[in-house]
Amino acid sequence: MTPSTEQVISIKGLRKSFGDLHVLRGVDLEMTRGENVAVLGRSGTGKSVLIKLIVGLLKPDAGKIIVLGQDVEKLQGLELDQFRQKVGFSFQSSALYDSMSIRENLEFPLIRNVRNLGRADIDKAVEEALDSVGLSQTINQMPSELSGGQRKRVGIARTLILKPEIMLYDEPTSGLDPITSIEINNLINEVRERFGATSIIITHDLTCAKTTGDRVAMLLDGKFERIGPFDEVFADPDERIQQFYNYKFVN
Ligand SMILES: Nc1ncnc2c1ncn2[C@@H]1O[C@H](COP(=O)(O)OP(=O)(O)OP(=O)(O)O)[C@@H](O)[C@H]1O
Repeated sequence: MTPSTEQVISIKGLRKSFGDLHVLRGVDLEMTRGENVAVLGRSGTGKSVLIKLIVGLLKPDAGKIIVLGQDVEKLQGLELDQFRQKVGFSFQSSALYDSMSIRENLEFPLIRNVRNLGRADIDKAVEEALDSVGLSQTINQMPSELSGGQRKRVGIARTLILKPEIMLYDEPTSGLDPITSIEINNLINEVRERFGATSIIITHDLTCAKTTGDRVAMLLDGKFERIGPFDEVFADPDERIQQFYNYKFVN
């Protein structure tokens, strides 16, 4: 795929505090169409807060977030609804409704967001989305009958069903074994190839960051202190970065 120069996300000087807790202290990020950026940072550094700001679930204290040419802070009502269809958010917990079958879970965002869809259109969209995550056979099952990895895939399918231009993945591999994690990483890359999606992948998992991110962004002390290709970022001798890289080996 030819790299695009079209800018789809532009974040400048973003700041967000909760009382005395200064979580984001000047975040900058520019992303072009089709790019994947993995955001790394320790627990509580504000990664989920950043995602919530990008989709307009939180308001910034200062700074600008322009997504798909729109100033997110100014969106409201119908415009905000339409914007959220273009920006898919795949939650950490995969957030499936336990009382609904897989088919019903996938239909839900379609029925809620897209008007005038007939039964045949809905069935086709559900089948395509499940097929794109390799889980067609689970269509009539309940979430409780699926493994953690399968539930994550269904969560991703449910986000994909609206064909978003931007995908935000919040810890897509958390709680999964290494092999299943690799399958999810591959799926994230496939989503980019097949749908041309621009993605932010929030993760603690270095393998996930390395395999899915064209660039990784290290969130340290409320800023992206380093953004670049994985190997370049981790070649930095900064102790905080090396600590993160080596954390697996610390007893
Ligand atoms: N609505 C809120 N009100 C008050 N504090 C909040 C709110 N949302 C987040 N915070 C605080 O902001 C900080 C950053 O939270 P966030 O969930 O973004 O961390 P994170 O980097 O995603 O962590 P993890 O990797 O553990 O998921 C935390 O200290 C959290 O308690």
